[in-house]
Amino acid sequence: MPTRFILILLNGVDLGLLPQFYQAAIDGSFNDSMIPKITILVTLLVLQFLLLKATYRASLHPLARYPGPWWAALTDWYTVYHIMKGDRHIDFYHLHEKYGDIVRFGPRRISVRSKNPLKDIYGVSANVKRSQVYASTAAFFGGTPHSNTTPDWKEHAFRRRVNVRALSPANIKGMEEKILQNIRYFHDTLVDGEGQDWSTPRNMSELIGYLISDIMGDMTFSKSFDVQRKPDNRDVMRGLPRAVADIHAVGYMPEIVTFGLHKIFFRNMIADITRFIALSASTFQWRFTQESCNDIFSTLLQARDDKTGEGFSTEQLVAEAGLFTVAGSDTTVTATTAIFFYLSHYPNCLSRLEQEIRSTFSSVDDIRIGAQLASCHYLLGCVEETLRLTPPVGSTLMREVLPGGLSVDGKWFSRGTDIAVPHYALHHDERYFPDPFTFKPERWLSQTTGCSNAIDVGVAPDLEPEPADSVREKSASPGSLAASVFVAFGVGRTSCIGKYLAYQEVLLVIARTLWLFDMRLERGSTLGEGSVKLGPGRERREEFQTWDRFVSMHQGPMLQFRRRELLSI
Ligand code: HEM
Repeated sequence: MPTRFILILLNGVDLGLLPQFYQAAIDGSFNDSMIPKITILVTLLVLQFLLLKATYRASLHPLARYPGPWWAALTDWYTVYHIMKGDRHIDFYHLHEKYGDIVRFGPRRISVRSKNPLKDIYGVSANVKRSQVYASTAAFFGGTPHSNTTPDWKEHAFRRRVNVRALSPANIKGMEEKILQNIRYFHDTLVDGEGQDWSTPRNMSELIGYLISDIMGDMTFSKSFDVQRKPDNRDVMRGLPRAVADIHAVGYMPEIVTFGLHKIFFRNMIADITRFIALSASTFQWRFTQESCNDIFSTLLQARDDKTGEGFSTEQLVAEAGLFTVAGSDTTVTATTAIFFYLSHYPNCLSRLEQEIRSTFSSVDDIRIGAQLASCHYLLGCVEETLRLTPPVGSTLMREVLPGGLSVDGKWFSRGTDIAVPHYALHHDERYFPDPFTFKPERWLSQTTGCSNAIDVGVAPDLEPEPADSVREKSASPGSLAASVFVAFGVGRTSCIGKYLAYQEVLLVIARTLWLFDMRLERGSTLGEGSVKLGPGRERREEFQTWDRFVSMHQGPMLQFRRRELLSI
């Protein structure tokens, strides 16, 4: 009603002004004294346009029937605000608790929290493309899209088939030493001196960040980024997640790029990206001059698509190798750090895990990728439970509905709707995970066998090259409702192809660390914990706090280590 009133008012004023200008233009009496009136008229017209747009979005738009915050229906600045605040994951949780399973969180954006839509939205035959939100990533990283940003599904399927080869279990096993050598150095940094006494506290977010960056450098290019050893190299790696976060925000406000305003408002992002691109360029230059390296790069260079016999062009190669470094780093860092957090906050789980590791292996050198490591079911349960509680990509993977529309869980969405499932909110839905905020690794273990009930981590069957243009749909383990809504790695045709590698890295780091060291939380330290002071949704002490900006940012926990008395074991 007030909107209608304002519209009538505006019309009354500008209708009076328009004929005046029209007449002046015809009889040539237009002069400078009319400029203030023109300014008023233009302002009124702009206001009128904005009001009409807001009215349409709030009440006439096809998505207006879905509930959600009123200002989110008007503008995507709602999302930008939450990206900047770093609480998108929590916001989706609250929105769904308040409004139900389908929520409108943008003028043309819908979030659906339940099991059924996964296949409808992310399945191979879903009538969707990647949302426009992804375009900003390609734009900032030199314009060449990689497989995670290309809007063309055919191109994506080709690149994915080639990429999958580089990350096959056999390849990863062949590169195991590259992972282990970095973990050994990481272990040297955990203690002071010989390590008999408790070390000074270590900020695990930082140390794990350095470790995973070095592993990814070594595995992708046979060249460690050397961030563990050389503090000077850390700035570039610290800047990368910041840049990814800003790029994500910019994806929701493309007009900023259109008008070039990002150069003013996102100067740090541009500096961070420039430094990362310079580092990548020098790494590529160096790598092109090397022969016979055993790394992801050489597999990508040689790999041919089974279907077409095609390989990557140099541009595609550079884009894909860059994607591996970015996609494989922050996500794995969050997962590994979060496990340290949960184990240090749940002492019973820690001691059960220590027992499992010590009864499975007789020396640290036995802890390697393979059947024995995959038989540590409680360890696998801890990894899965961590990824459930703290999915490193905590909010949404947006998809845009194509012409012809899309049916999701019995509801029809028309062309242009952006739609997604919110990871953190789904992982905390009580229908699937009773007592959702408590760390319970046993929820992933079969009641009868004690075996891991959940995710395909051991043999990674869905990582094999696909016979068709597609990747197999996520299939839940029989009887496991929890596994069927586990979305930490995405689902369907763009799901993570680095899942097997990520699991092996995490398992090796945790198992080897617990084999070698005692570990405890620094007394009095709260870094990484929730607290009422951090605001709504962040009050739980035992929940690892992340700031969700597509990937996650975090600090802590502060842990102390000392070497175990190995002889007494
Ligand atoms: C715990 C660790 C990880 C998590 C939680 C994770 C999560 C994800 C998610 C949610 C996606 C879907 C993105 C989308 O649809 O837009 C994805 C895609 C991808 N991830 Fe991971 N990831 C992890 C580790 C890795 C590692 C170690 C690598 C490899 C080095 C990797 C490489 C990729 C690639 C190449 C894609 C794009 C797949 C495609 O579009 O076909 N990820 N990841």
